[in-house]
Amino acid sequence: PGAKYKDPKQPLNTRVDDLLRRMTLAEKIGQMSQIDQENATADVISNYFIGSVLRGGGNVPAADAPPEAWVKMVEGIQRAALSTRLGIPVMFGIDAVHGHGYVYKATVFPHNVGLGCTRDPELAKKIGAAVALEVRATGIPFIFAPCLAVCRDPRWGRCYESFSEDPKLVQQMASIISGFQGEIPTGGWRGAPFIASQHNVAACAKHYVGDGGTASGINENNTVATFHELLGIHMPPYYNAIIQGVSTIMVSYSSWNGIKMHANRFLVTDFLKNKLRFRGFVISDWLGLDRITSPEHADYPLSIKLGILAGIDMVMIPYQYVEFRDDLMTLVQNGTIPMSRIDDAVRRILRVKFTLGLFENPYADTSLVGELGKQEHRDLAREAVRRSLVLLKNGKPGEKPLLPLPKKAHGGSILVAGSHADDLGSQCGGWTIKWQGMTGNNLTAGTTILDGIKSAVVPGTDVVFSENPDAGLIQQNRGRFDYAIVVVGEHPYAETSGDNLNLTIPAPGPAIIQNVCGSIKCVVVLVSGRPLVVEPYIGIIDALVAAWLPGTEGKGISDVLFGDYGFTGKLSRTWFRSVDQLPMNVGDAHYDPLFPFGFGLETKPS
Ligand SMILES: OC[C@@H]1[C@@H](O)[C@H](O)[C@@H](O)c2nc(CNc3ccccc3)cn21
Repeated sequence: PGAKYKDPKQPLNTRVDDLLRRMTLAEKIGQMSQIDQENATADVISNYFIGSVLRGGGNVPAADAPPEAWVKMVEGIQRAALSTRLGIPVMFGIDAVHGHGYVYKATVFPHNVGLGCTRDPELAKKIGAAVALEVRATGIPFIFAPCLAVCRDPRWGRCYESFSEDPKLVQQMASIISGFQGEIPTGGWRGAPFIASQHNVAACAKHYVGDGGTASGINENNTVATFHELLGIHMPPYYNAIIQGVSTIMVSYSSWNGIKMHANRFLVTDFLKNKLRFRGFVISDWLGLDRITSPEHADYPLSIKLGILAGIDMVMIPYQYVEFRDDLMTLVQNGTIPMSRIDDAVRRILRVKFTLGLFENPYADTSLVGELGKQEHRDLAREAVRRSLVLLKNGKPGEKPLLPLPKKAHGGSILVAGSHADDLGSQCGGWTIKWQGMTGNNLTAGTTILDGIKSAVVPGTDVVFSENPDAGLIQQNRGRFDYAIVVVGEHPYAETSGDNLNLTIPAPGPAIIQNVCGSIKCVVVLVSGRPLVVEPYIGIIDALVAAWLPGTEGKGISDVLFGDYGFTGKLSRTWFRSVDQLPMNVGDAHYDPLFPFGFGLETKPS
């Protein structure tokens, strides 16, 4: 009869143990190696027994590639892995952090800061399930999502990846995992990885732990906190992730009280694996081991020793796989790292691969290609956009509300102004097509906010778009416009490039607000990854909407501006008055926000 590990009727642990005992040290180290797709040739995959490949920086498989091209690329990598002696399938991972953002024509959902404003775990679950289908459409079974950061300082470049500053709200939205992986049956699986079907993917709760608590929001920096504060603020979402059977957990670049998380055995092994009984695998971040030392990669053998002994199971190397293999081989052979640690890592990795069904289904289900960017998913994203919007002001004191806007301008025209009214890339933000995101309208399929406005007004209503209207022109034509919609905000960024200490609205946003709102009744729609400085302008603004980073379905914004749906969103984050107050979070002793956590005006559908 065939080897037990190949028999799906065998119990999971029997398969894991049977396979593990057959493996050489080189094959075990291979399973612990994740490399970037750019260096994942068939020879490298098979000669180094690579266990996982990720899509990193490069343009893969080509610009504007259709799902079939992704399927073909992943298939080639898988075929190489299955050609090895033991035929252990490879696990391809990608950052589908707000939909399958890297893939041309995928549905791009609002980033997590906006989803947090819906406060709806069921919506999060539906989104997770839709994203899983779009990821599977490209033949990929593993995503580096959700980010469960509790962002405590909006100066952090990754704050938009965090559902909220409040751990309870992040815990609620962590239900997205049950969408990604499928709903875990009650009573089973204590802490073990769970994936329901081939329409689901292995998720990754990240970045463990305290990534959102660094000093001044400096990315990859130091989170100073007592163990009690760490457990009270940053740890709770991981309880929810583990209960849902999250398959993997990614370690944070950041440090806790000066100790690098990637070298923290107490938190990764003693607490996460032994106390919380997490039984999936722990993965490093990109060059995470290298960054244990400064400068990075200064002492790779030391980095590997500290990271692997801390409890990291899979290493996102992502290029120096030869050095990694050689150094780790030496560390095991000279007894620095016990084989029991290696076996624990490989057991966890194999447990996820067997649970994913990779041995039975190593290749894509090509019947799913139509799931990518499916209208049903776009409709779901549009609903999420509507419910993520937060109405912060609606009419000046003593004046009647400006929103919902009339769809017919009474003989006049409507002015739409601002850099973000007609910029699909900026409304999607980072992690879209490119790591850092892109500006402009030809990056993928979607509708801009301006598209939405034009389709919402009654035919014959004159919509005038001026990206950066001249003050004089406004003055001359002020009587012509019934009202103006000013759409300004941040341009796309990701990680450290988003770190920002002043949080002002990027130019020429403030000037556009002053020019337009000083003369015409205006609603300002802010497209940003976080609260920005608005207090200096709030007086001349008639209505103010926080739209966050809504993604490809821009009609979700016009749906609510024009009253097809009411505003229901509530702030997932405190809106500060001035950056001098930061960090300032709900529950703090000194709490003097412009708009408090949970704030949001409501309107009725018209
Ligand atoms: O993209 C893989 C990981 C991602 O899952 C982590 O959340 C994030 O911290 C992270 N940073 C990098 C480093 N920068 C980078 C991102 C994309 C392509 C190439 C390099 C890679 N990754």
